[in-house]
This record gives sequence, structure tokens and C-alpha cells, in this order.
Amino acid sequence: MPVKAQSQFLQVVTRDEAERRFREHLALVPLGAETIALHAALGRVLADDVRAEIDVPGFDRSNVDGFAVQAEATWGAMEEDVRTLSLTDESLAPGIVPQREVINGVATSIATGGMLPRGADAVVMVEYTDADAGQVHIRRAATAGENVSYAGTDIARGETVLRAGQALSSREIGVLAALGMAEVSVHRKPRVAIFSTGNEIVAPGAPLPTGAVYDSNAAIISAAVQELGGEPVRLGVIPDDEAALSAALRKGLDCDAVVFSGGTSKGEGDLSYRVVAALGDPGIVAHGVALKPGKPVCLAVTGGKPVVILPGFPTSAVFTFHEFLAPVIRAFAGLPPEQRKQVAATLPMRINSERGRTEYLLVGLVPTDDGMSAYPMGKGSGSVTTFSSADGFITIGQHTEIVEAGTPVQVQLLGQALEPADLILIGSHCVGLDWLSGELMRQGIRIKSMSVGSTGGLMAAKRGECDAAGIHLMDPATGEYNLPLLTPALELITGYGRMQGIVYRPGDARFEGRTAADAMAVALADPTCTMVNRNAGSGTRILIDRLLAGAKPAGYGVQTKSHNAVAVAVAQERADWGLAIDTVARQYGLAFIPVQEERYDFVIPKARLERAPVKAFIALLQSSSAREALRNLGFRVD
Ligand SMILES: Nc1nc2c(c(=O)[nH]1)N[C@H]1C(S)=C(S)[C@@H](COP(=O)(O)OP(=O)(O)OC[C@H]3O[C@@H](n4cnc5c(N)ncnc54)[C@H](O)[C@@H]3O)O[C@H]1N2
Ligand code: MOO
Repeated sequence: MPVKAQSQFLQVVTRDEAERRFREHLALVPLGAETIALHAALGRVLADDVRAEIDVPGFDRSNVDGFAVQAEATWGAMEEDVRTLSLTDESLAPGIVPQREVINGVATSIATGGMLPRGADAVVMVEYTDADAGQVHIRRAATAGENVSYAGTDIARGETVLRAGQALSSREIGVLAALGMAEVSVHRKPRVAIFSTGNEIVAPGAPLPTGAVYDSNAAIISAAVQELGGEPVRLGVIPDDEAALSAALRKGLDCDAVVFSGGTSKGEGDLSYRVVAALGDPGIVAHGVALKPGKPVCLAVTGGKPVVILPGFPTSAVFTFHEFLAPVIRAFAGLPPEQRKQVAATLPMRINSERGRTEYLLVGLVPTDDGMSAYPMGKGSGSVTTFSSADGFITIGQHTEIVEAGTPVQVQLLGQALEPADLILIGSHCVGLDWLSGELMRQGIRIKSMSVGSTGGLMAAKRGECDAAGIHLMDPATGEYNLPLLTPALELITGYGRMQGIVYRPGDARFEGRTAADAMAVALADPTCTMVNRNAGSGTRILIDRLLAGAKPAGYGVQTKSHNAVAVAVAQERADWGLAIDTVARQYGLAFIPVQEERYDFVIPKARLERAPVKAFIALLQSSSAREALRNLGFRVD
């Protein structure tokens, strides 16, 4: 099939210009109010200020069980010198309106929540009294006002207790109920139509054909709309078909806003752009913004309703949604603009950025002896996990190409506050470490884990920025793992072995039943036998180069970055063999010829060895239950 020429529609403008054009045609005001039952008001946004029509409490109230008195009548009372008062004939349970006055020398029995009688100004707790026929002996003096809540002390009639624009949590709902309100006036929720486009996009729950992708964008945008006080209207996954897309868009325009993702960057097949371009009043206001991630975002307004095409890549979709549409939804919902919290930090490593685009770099924050360190978490625009695991992001200006290690940066937090962690793990990812982390979390230890590879982990440990770094680094000079790379300030805690070997599809006669050396000889003699390589610098790559002894067979140039990527390439027949660990080979149903064990150990800064969570980590790692579990996962534990 001939490749079609791709035309470009993008005309890139700055972020601020895009926002200005978008807002020029939108009224950032609430959509209207509605009255709803109080029990249905959780999460809704108040449309009007709430002024108290009553006092709470509505009367002077006793806070204890005891006797209502005039404080003066109790003065001087002690254990050995009681004051005796005569009792009125009433007993003031809550809800009873007192009939008798309390004058000096008189007391009335009163319960917690009872209404204070005329004349009384204090309540003596029953514990400090002895009552007998018609009298009460007071053993402790009271001061005026003691154990009494006066009318209106909690809420005074006429007071503004809640303000328009406030989101109602259980606490505010309690206040409204105390004021006797069964109904409340709230802003109408903006209804936001959401769909995803792309023939490869499959709704979660359905089977996933090879090459297809689950629809994560609609799910995250729909949940984000709810967080912003809106109501998502899910229109599903729409195939790449102009009529179907137009129909979805038309349906979406019954709502207050429309947002969908995918098919906005490229020309041919860029149906998303084409259907939105058919809108008028005014239609598309920006297509292409000098942002990374998010360049191909398309902003349109029609008849006062925003219509946004988000880039298909999940990180780009979420960022552009929050950048352009989220503030509009908040305003429609009657919420005030969001104030993002900032934290000062330092970059631990050098960053390259793209000139000409403002870059938002997602980071994980780690406390250090002198402030915070901001670790880039980027797995690229296509990642779905970065946004959920990052603490915040830094902004790199469009004219900056390099940010040096050690540069101070401002981190905008994604959440309301920084999640504290007890144990910080930075290094190479391993399912064995996942298991250990899970056990520690069950013990109540809060873990922050960042996968930056073995070398990144070792550097973090050297800088004292993590509690432990999981590493598997071979010293090329000695062939020994991990230990030769330590400095005096670091301790090595023995982890476990991971058997590395040749992975191939079961039944492949070129490998079946052979030793590693034989298999290599057969594979290298067959020019159609394609390998998948690993990235330079990885321990596995050193092993591959040793096995190949200078040969560069087909596929040598394909340098994947993980054991999983190697296994997937072989399983999906893009390659016939590669080197990976046996736990991964098993996960993908591949056959395995063992070659050499690599050591996955933990580097711990000595200064952190005495920390309780670190001790708990080491104790767990060395426990028989953990060793058993790691063995069951396929690791070698001595
Ligand atoms: N030649 C050029 N290619 C690309 C450019 C460019 O300027 N010139 N821009 C790149 C940038 S930047 C981005 S961002 C992406 C965005 O592309 P599209 O918005 O057209 O999105 P798709 O191609 O449809 O999908 C991209 C990617 O995301 C996956 N996807 C799509 N929808 C979903 C969903 N609902 N849930 C999960 N994942 C989704 C899709 O399968 C693709 O893998 O374009 C670059 N290319
Ligand atoms: O703008 Mo795209 O989101 O850089 O990857």
C-alpha cells in the first residue's frame, strides 16, 4: 500500500497566546444554580452564601450532667467545706423548657444538652456533688459560665457561615444540617462530553489484539472532570471515520463542553481536526502550541462551548487538559481558580530540553540534607504512569536547551501537598523488589520508589538521596557484580541472583536442547536468525557482547532498554532471540537457555543504616519468608 503524503495543519503559537484566544470566546462563569436535597450535596459547589437564620445552639446549654446554679452560691466550696443548696422540683432533660428560676441558694438538676434555667449561670458536674432529699451538697466552686455554651456561640443568627464557590464536604454538610437546611442551592454541574478516537483504541474490559491500546485517556479525563466539579458524559471509543466522528461531536455538543483525544498531530488521517474545523462561531482558535508535552493540542469554541482535541499520548493529553480545559470547567462549576503549590528543589542531573517549546518536566521529589531534589520521571509523552507517580513538574523555558545538574528549580505540585515517605528506593526496577516493597507497605511503611536504572540508583546513593538503591552492575574489568563499584560511604546488602540467558520461542530448532555456546554458533551461522539487543551500559549488554565475541548479527542495532522489551520482541516475532532474565522469560511463555547469573543487590548509604525503615527493609530481605517468596518468583537466593 503506498504511503500517503502527510500534510501539516499545525500552526504553533505560544501557550499564553493559545490560552488568550481560547478564553476570548468563553465566559468563565458558573452555568447556573439548582436546588438539591442536602443528602445529595456532597462534592457540589455552593451557589450562594449561606447566612444563618437561627442561633446554634438556640439556647444557653449545659455541657455536662450536674446542677444548674448561680456560681456565686458555690464560692469557697471544698471537699471539707461543702455548700448546700436546695433543689427545685424540676429535672432538665434536653428538650425541656425550664419553669423554675434558680436564685441564690437554689439548684436545678440538669442533663448534658439541657436548657439553662433563668437565673443560673453555671453548671456543677455531678461528680463534685452529693444529693439527698431536696438538697445538693457542692464540693467544688464554679465560675460564672462554667460548663455552659451560650446561645449563638457556635453560629450566630445573621452570620455568613459558608460562601458561594465553596465545595461541600461532609463537614460543610453538617453545618447546613445544623442550620435546619434540607435543601441547598448549588451550581449546576458542567456536563462534559468525552470520547476517544483511533481504530487501535480498545475500551478496558475487552480483549486486546496485538498492536491495540486500552483507552486510558477517556478514563483519566472523565475522573478529572468529576474532580473539577463536572459531570462526564462518556461517548466511548469512536473509530477513525469522519461520519462517526461528526456524529459523536454533534452529540457531544448537547453538553457544555466536548473533549476528545487522538489523531490531532498528523495530516492524513487527521480526521479529528477536520470534523472540528467544520465548526463555526468561531471554530478552531489554536491548533499547535509550543508546549512539550502537548504540541498538537487543538482548541476550538463554538457558540460559547469549548471543544478540545487532546493529543493521543496520555501524558500529553492529561497535561493539555489541565492546562487549557480544567480552568474552564472549574469556572463553569463555580469553583475559584486553582492555586498550585510550589516547592523549591534542586535538579540532581543535567537535563536536555527542546528549544522552541516550553517544556513541563514531571519530577519526583526526594528530601535531602539541604532541601529537596527533583528527579525527572519522564518516560515520554506516551507514558500513562508518569503523571500518577510524579509529585509535580518544573517548567523549562522555550529558549533553554540545557539545565545543568545542581540548578535550583521551582516544582509545581500536582496534589495539594507532598506525600511523605519513610523509605526512598531509587534504582533499577525488579519484580523481586516490588514484592519486598509490598510487604513493607503492609507493615505501614510508606515507600517512594523511582526506577532510574542501576547507574542512576548508584549515583543517588552516593549523593545520599535514597535509603536503598537496587543495582545490577557488572564491573567490566573483573566481571564481578556491584561490590567493586562501592565507595567507603556505601554498604552493600546482598540481594539475590537473577539468571540471565538466551530467550527464544519454544520449539525453535535453532535453540531447542542446545547449550548456550552451541545455540550461539547455530544462530550466527543463520543469516535469517535475528536478535534483539540491549542498551549500551547495561550489564546484560556486556554479557551479550561477550557471547557474540565481535559478531554483529541481524538485529544487533535494535537496542531495547529492558528485559521485558527483549521478551516482547521475541514473543511477537520481531526477533528470534535475545538475552533476558528467566523470571521474565517465564512471564512471556518463552524458552530459556541459562548463561550467567547476575547479582541484584542493594546499596545503602551508611549514614542511613540506622533508620528504622531501613532496618525493617534489611530484616525483611534477610527473613526466611522473603527468601522463600523470592525463590518462588524465580530468583536465586543463597
Ligand atoms: N510527524 C509528526 N509526528 C508527530 C508530531 C509532529 O508534530 N509531527 N507530533 C508528535 C506529538 S508531540 C504528539 S503528542 C503525538 C500526538 O499524536 P495524535 O494526537 O495525533 O495522537 P495519535 O497519533 O492518535 O496517538 C498517539 C499515541 O497515543 C495513543 N493513544 C491515542 N488515544 C489514546 C487513548 N484514548 N488512550 C491511550 N492511548 C491513546 C495512540 O495509540 C498512539 O500511541 O504525535 C506525535 N507525532
Ligand atoms: O507534544 Mo507531544 O505531547 O511532545 O509528545
